[in-house]
Amino acid sequence: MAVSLWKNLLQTTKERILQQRRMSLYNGAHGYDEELLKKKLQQFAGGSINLSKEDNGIGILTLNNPKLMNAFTGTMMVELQERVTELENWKDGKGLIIYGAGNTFCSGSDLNAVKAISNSQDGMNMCMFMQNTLTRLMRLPLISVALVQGKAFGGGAELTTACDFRLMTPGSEIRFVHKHMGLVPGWGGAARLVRIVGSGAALQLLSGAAGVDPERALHLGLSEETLSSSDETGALEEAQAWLSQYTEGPATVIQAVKKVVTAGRELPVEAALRTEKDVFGTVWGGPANLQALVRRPKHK
Ligand SMILES: CCC(=O)SCCNC(=O)CCNC(=O)[C@H](O)C(C)(C)COP(=O)(O)OP(=O)(O)OC[C@H]1O[C@@H](n2cnc3c(N)ncnc32)[C@H](O)[C@@H]1OP(=O)(O)O
Repeated sequence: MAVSLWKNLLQTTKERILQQRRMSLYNGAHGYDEELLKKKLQQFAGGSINLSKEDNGIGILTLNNPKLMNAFTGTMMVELQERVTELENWKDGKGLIIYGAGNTFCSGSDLNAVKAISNSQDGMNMCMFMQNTLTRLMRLPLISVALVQGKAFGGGAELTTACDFRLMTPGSEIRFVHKHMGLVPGWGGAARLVRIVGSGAALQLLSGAAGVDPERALHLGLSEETLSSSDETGALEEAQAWLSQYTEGPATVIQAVKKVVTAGRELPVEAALRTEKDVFGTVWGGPANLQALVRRPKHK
């Protein structure tokens, strides 16, 4: 009886948290028609977003359009949304690494598509689509890392800010080039950057549009670490090793950790505390907790 009650409570809480995460920022009430926009995005085809879910609970998401420095075509935007949905449903997932094929991260939105949809309404619709997707990416119950090799420009720089951490390879560069395109970030990059580096540094990075090398990124707190490898395989291995120190342990617990931190980061304190209580209820008396009580480990 008690076990079945606990299971029901666990299931309800899980469903509620999943539903909250799926809630999009924009919907019909904002004059936004997602299906219509997707049809438009499908007209700008090319590249792909590939996801490999490894046995160790780390997902590898590849931005794959190396001919255009991994610029985001319309179909890649739609595929990114599909991969995020897949990750939301990954019960065994614990971490995520996002990187670009061909040893460079991403040069932002595909300028060919941008030129073809340069009216304000299309721009805002694309912006709402990408904000919805990147907000869901940021809220995934997985610890996420942007592995920045080569260039992360424009929307590519914005994408890095939707990850929990950034790791950079020697010679790589993050650059918010928007000003030079007569733009400001629209994929949520400004709001997230302010929270990562503070408003003064964010203002400098956006108004100066200067490249940020690994050393400056470390100094600003934009990057966690500069990796030693520049080649794709070596950098990916290093990024996996770096991330593994935080993903060791049962998926339920790692996911719970990410959820309470997301709540603390995003919600007013009382709502964050209530979420923390709900998440706590999903792990208290759970398998990992009960096993630990039997083992009685000493944390020396
Ligand atoms: C959300 C809003 C935004 O994202 S606005 C920001 C859009 N992004 C940009 O303005 C970046 C433009 N690209 C560049 O500055 C350079 O291509 C960078 C990324 C520095 C790479 O330089 P480099 O290593 O010399 O390569 P390259 O210029 O020869 O590029 C190779 C081919 O890729 C293409 N490419 C590059 N970026 C994009 C892009 N964003 N959209 C469409 N195509 C892109 C280049 O045009 C070039 O193609 P091609 O070989 O000339 O046919």
